[in-house]
Amino acid sequence: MDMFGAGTDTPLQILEWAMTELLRHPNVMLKLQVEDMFGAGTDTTLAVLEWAMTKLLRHPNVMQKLQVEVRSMARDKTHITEEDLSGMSYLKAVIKEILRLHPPSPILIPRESMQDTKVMGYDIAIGTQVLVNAWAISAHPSYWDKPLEFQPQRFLRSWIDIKGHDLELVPFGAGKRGCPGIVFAMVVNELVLANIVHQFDWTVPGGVVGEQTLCMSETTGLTVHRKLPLVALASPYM
Ligand code: HEM
Repeated sequence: MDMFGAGTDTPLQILEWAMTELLRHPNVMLKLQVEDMFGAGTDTTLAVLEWAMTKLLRHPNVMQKLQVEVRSMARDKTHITEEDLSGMSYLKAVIKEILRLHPPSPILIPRESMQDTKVMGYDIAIGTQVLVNAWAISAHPSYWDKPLEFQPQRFLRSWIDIKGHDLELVPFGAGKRGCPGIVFAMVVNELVLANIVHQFDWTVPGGVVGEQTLCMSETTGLTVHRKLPLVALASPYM
């Protein structure tokens, strides 16, 4: 009992004092919030790009199709800018397919039910911690044809989007606590991927191609990365 009291009271007191001090020092609160935003925004974007390059190296036909689109839109420009992105529908489809198969946070941020409710026949009591498995939803055979296959073209003929309106695909969550960085994140993902596949041709050391090329083991954690670092060779295209 004593152990329980000591174990629960102390963190509560620390949190209480931390919040008190943060409310008394808005500059510190702001710094903390900015750092949080920085963390939420950089690690997730890195994961998307890492998985995107992995999949493209394992599927050279997709890489080639993407390079044809990006290079034809870029014409003789070295750098792709934000204005060039709107016509790149295959690029957008590739990124959506990556977010479907490798959502950076496969289990969304834990949330707490604010009232008694019922979801699909299950009673969820007020105060219940709820974990949404975004990966399980986006790889579910009831919603997706050949769900485990990397097929970016599925998004060329689908109305499903990643903005939280279509609950078959929620890599950014949904509702009022959904990711506020979604528009920024998508532009960064598209811009970086477009530029690296435009400016370089990519191979894996040893010249191996195909689905067995790269180890697909994952780390565990809030954001899921490749377990082994991605090593690829870049040859300048331009
Ligand atoms: C590919 C990139 C990103 C992915 C996949 C992603 C995904 C997510 C997810 C799943 C959540 C939780 C949503 C929920 O529980 O319903 C979240 C929350 C959040 N994200 Fe992102 N995010 C990304 C980029 C960014 C960027 C670029 C920023 C800021 C510039 C950002 C800032 C935040 C913040 C502040 C929250 C907490 C929102 C809240 O609790 O009200 N994220 N993000």
